Amino acid sequence: MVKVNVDMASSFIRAVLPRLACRHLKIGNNCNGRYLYGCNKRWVSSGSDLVQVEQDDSDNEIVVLKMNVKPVNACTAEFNNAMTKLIKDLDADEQSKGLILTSTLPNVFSAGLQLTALHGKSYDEIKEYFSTFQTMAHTLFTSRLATVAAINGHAIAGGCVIALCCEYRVMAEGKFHNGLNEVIVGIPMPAWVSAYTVYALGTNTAEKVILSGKKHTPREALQVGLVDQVVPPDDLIQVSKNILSDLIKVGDYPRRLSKERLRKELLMFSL
Ligand SMILES: CCCCCCCC/C=C\C/C=C/C(=O)SCCNC(=O)CCNC(=O)[C@H](O)C(C)(C)COP(=O)(O)OP(=O)(O)OC[C@H]1O[C@@H](n2cnc3c(N)ncnc32)[C@H](O)[C@@H]1OP(=O)(O)O
Repeated sequence: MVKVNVDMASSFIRAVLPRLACRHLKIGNNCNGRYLYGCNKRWVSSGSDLVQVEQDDSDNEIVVLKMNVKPVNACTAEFNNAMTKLIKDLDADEQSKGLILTSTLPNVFSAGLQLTALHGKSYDEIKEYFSTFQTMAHTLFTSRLATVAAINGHAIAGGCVIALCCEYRVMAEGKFHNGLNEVIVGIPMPAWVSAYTVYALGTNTAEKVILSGKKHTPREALQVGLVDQVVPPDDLIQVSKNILSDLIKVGDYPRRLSKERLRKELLMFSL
């Protein structure tokens, strides 16, 4: 088990993080919160269009979730909660077998945590906000569905984490970055994010990726294993669908149980 010095973490969240986050973005407290809503699947009732839902096939086996938090898919608490609810609903729907996660925005998959959410907030509010992100990531990581991230733009920090929660990651070619820049922003990497990264990349590469805070081009992301494939932007969704179709061909029960056994150990990590 990883030991965490809770006092140090608390004072970091309380005293340092809000200032670092806002310095990083060069912003004040400009958190503007409301977004539109709407979805087209009967069992989805998150009440939010922060994530758009599309059924991909007549059998309802494949669902495409499109993150839709303008302008950069920063993970607001509302978004995190909507994603958690959607994935849980999909997990409970026996018809659903696979999930493609992408973005409605042309150049951004996700910019990660909503840094503005940290500004001027109390310790308890910030802690609560972090936990909505962690719950969403855990829910995606352990979903019984086959999962593919179709990374159609920048995937930074928490955005990269969301992609790492998926089983397979395809990234579009382009002037985009993909990386875990938490140490640059000033956030000590939480153990659970490190554990997910080690799971996907192996220990040695994960350490280099995390401790450098480097933002990778799609080709570099492929080299270090942050993504499994790089394709022309126009092919991104079709390639993701083909991969997902192959993944869900495997018998549902053995696949689901094996995924659970592989991934559940990592849930012991928190901060
Ligand atoms: C002991 C401590 C324990 C802590 C435990 C924490 C648990 C945390 C778990 C996981 C770690 C995750 C951490 C994070 O995710 S930190 C977030 C880091 N993200 C970034 O550094 C990305 C910053 N953004 C960018 O690099 C770029 O915006 C871009 C490449 C994504 C897109 O570039 P571009 O298209 O040029 O857009 P702009 O830069 O012009 O941005 C538009 C607009 O959006 C605002 N914005 C950008 N990113 C964020 C963000 N992450 N949160 C909130 N707002 C963001 C930007 O400020 C602009 O706003 P405007 O000026 O008002 O238009």
